[in-house]
Amino acid sequence: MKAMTIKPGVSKIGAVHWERRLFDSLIPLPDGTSYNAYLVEGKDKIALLDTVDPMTSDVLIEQLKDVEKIDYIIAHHAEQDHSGCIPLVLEKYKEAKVICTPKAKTFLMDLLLIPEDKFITVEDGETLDLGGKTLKFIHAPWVHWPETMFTYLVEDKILFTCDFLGSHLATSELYATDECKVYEAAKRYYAEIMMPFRNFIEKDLEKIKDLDIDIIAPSHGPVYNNPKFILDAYNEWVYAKPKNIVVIPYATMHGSVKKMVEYLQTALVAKGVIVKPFDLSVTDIGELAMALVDAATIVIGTPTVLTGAHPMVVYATYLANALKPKTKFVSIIGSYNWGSRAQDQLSQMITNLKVEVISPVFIKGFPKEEDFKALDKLAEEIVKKHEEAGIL
Ligand SMILES: Cc1cc2nc3c(=O)[nH]c(=O)nc-3n(C[C@H](O)[C@H](O)[C@H](O)COP(=O)(O)O)c2cc1C
Repeated sequence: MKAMTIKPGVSKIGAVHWERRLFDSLIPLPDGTSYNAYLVEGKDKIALLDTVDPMTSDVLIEQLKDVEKIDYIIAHHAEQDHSGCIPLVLEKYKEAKVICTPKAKTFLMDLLLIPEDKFITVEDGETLDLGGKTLKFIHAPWVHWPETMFTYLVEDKILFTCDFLGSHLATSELYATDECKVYEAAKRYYAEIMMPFRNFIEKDLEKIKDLDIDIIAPSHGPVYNNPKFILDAYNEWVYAKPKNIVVIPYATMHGSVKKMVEYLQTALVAKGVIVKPFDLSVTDIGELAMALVDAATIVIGTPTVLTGAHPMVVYATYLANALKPKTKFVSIIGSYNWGSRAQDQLSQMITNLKVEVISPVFIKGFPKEEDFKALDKLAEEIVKKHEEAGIL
């Protein structure tokens, strides 16, 4: 990828990783991703903002071929998809210094073995003049590690946010022109990476609220020349109350739990509730995470396997608990034949969620008449809760 000019003296470089399909050995990437680095050239000094994942280091090195000097490498975040090529850049530009928060310095020393004398740490609000280009550093811890910061380029009104407000989306376009596509990718990114840190995000949104921003330049996905688009989206995901949606992650081996899920779904839909079932054996876990951003209720469905919940359900429940969505109500439905502790096991796994638990429905084998009645009762209870919450 060639450098793309955002404003005179400000360009986007970095790599588009079209074919990458898994991140952190965990997160599906249906649309690939990008690692955005930025060059800011003042009259006196040149700064490189972040680097790229070492898997794409050759792209960055090629882009820097004609850049004679770099004075500063701004490291917004110590995770290797942005910081991993700092050692390479330092090797090429012997005089360069790494600018980061005090915490990021310790992280980068531990993760990348960068010597201490290469760092300049900056406090919240500190500025650095490159010669007509003033970088203002804004500490923004916990998006999504404790050491993160943003940089505001004062003269050009560009906010560099690193992972915050980003999206895993490979594109050859500089700007987020296809807003439907970008909305989806950014929501997925928010759900998987940012949602657990909602409280911190509230503080960050507050902190940047009064900045005069023309452009938001994240480190994954396209740049926003309409900052309102992504800020409105984050405000919705973070602040809006959960919606009239029931998400049902479930597993089934021989169809009993599937029948329960289908019955419950039909009963809820008939009463005006939106239902999103996820058969975990075929689910892209990012789709589930996205659905959790808005759902008022989660119903977990599991067969009993070796006395406990199905391992895929354990995984999804662990994930839902770790992602800390705004969900208000949880219930569990399941099936067993001779004995089960699945219900207790799953109940103990959702301690992060500030939810009211609606009585679970656990049945023997395939659902029968009385089991369908129990599911009708569960549907009625969910509807009542949604009505009381003012979302139905
Ligand atoms: C590998 C395996 C292990 C199972 N372990 C238990 C168990 O420990 N306790 C139990 O009551 N039922 C156990 N069952 C029975 C299932 O939980 C039961 O048949 C249930 O109805 C299956 O739901 P499904 O049809 O949705 O897969 C097991 C079934 C399988 C296939």
